[in-house]
Amino acid sequence: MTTISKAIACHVRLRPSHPNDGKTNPGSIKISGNSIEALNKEGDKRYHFDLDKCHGQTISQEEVFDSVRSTIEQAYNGQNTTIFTYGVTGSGKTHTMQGSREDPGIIPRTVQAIFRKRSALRSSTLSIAFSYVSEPQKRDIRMSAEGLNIIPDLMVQPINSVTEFEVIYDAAAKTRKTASTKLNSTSSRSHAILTLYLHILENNNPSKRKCGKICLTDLAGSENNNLTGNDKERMRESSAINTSLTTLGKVVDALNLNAERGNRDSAGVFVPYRESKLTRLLQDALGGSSQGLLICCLAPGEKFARDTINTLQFAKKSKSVENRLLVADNSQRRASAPLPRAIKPINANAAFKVHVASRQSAPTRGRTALSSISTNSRPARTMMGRNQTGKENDLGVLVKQEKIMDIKGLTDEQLNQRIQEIVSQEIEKERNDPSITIQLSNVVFELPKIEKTREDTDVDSLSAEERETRARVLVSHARKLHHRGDVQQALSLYKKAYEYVPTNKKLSTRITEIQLALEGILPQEPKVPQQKDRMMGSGMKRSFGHLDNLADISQESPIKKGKC
Ligand SMILES: Nc1ncnc2c1ncn2[C@@H]1O[C@H](COP(=O)(O)OP(=O)(O)OP(=O)(O)O)[C@@H](O)[C@H]1O
Repeated sequence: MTTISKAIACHVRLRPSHPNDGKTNPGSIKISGNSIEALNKEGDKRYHFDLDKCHGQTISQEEVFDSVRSTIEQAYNGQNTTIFTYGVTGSGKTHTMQGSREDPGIIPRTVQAIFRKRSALRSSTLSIAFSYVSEPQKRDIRMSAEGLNIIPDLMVQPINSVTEFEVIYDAAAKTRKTASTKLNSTSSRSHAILTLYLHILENNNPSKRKCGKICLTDLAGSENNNLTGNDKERMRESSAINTSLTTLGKVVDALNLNAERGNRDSAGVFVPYRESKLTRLLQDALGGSSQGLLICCLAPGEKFARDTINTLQFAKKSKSVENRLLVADNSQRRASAPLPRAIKPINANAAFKVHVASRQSAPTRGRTALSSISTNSRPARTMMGRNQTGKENDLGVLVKQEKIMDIKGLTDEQLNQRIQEIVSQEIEKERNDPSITIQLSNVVFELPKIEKTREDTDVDSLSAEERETRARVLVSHARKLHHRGDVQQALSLYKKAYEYVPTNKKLSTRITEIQLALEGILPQEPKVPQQKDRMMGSGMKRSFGHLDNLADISQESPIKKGKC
């Protein structure tokens, strides 16, 4: 294992003007090649910065991705790489990192590129998994045996196709709290870290493997509360966001001081990584062994002049931080990139157990679980639930059967092809089964089909009004149970209620999200918020408890507001 020094690459992206920007002066930010000049608020001083890449307002998402592609590709060589977006609120960080379905950003493009790479590989096999953390400040962080800061209970989900990633990631990303501020109608209220784990194994020599990690971090925006018009709650979030970003700045300053003084390791200035969970999680990217790339996002409005200069100053100082990349000998596993628990080294000579999601014969209460591949007989711990052995889990909804495929006679290529076929078939099956699949915006999840018991009245024989009444009563009970923290019982009542109002999308969303929370994909909030919280309206979004807004449910169903 050898070490090479590599500075953090710093890119800048100026977003197009937006009505929220107010007054803009086209000459206040000038980009020329990889240099950028910004005029101060008073208009009497220009600041000049030389960075690695400066993107103007007309740059496309594809071009931005092309500019980070080579960093991402380092992961195929067993490198850890980290790309993070930084900037004032509303400057385009989430647009750059995530983008939209129509105009995808770095995350979806990266996943697509990885799967394209996987299909193109001939003499090696690439396994992929991911984890996602929003609100890292609420997570427990520990030091791993390899000296990395990790979240011990983080779920790592193996993925076998772009579609599989999209389904799970969309659901997980929905948990990221957003709120409307004066500067951004969908302002992210927390940092979000997506990590893709790559594991490449040479088919003819299973002892040769490389493990790389791509960490894509969308930081919450720094905020000036005079501009955001934040209320008390937003202010609290804002203060937490600004504190962690300040610590980020302090970490970079300390690293630079150490570099200037030629200090290495513990001999130099104390680097305050531990002052915030964000900096602990980014430690590998800041002065660690990860190849770092920072994208600083800028908003063009004159009111952001000070933020623009602050952001560019952060870029400038980050640019001089040097990381020490560990260049792995191919035959060794990199100490800095431990395999996530859900991916085990694939031994091409072993008989695989291919866990294939399959429906049980009717009456079915299960949903098709996504496929996962594991080389050992013990099931991998995944984001989709801890019980993956073919039994019902305690929700009674995630049912998985195990088919054992003897692959002794197959070449690796045939094996990969077979696995791909199975995964595609399963995904196709899910898509084509309208009876138990519902669409939640872009997320496709199956709702549990509920078996009728003898006590159940035949729903079809009830009038619309009777169905509404029953649903209302059940939801009311469910809410109480949920409030008491009895999520399992609440869930089963929500499901029963759903039988009476099967077109109620909010209710189906709630059921799905509770299930995801119970399976560990979404953060769990043990209790339903009180009525006054629930009535706070659209500003409160996406956290588990806020789904308990019956006012929302009633919009799509005849269940009347306030009566449940
Ligand atoms: N390059 C771009 N082209 C077109 N629209 C953009 C671009 N960058 C940002 N936007 C739009 O500007 C708005 C704010 O962008 P975004 O939500 O990405 O900001 P942000 O920096 O993530 O904000 P926050 O820190 O508050 O979460 C969004 O409506 C987004 O679609």
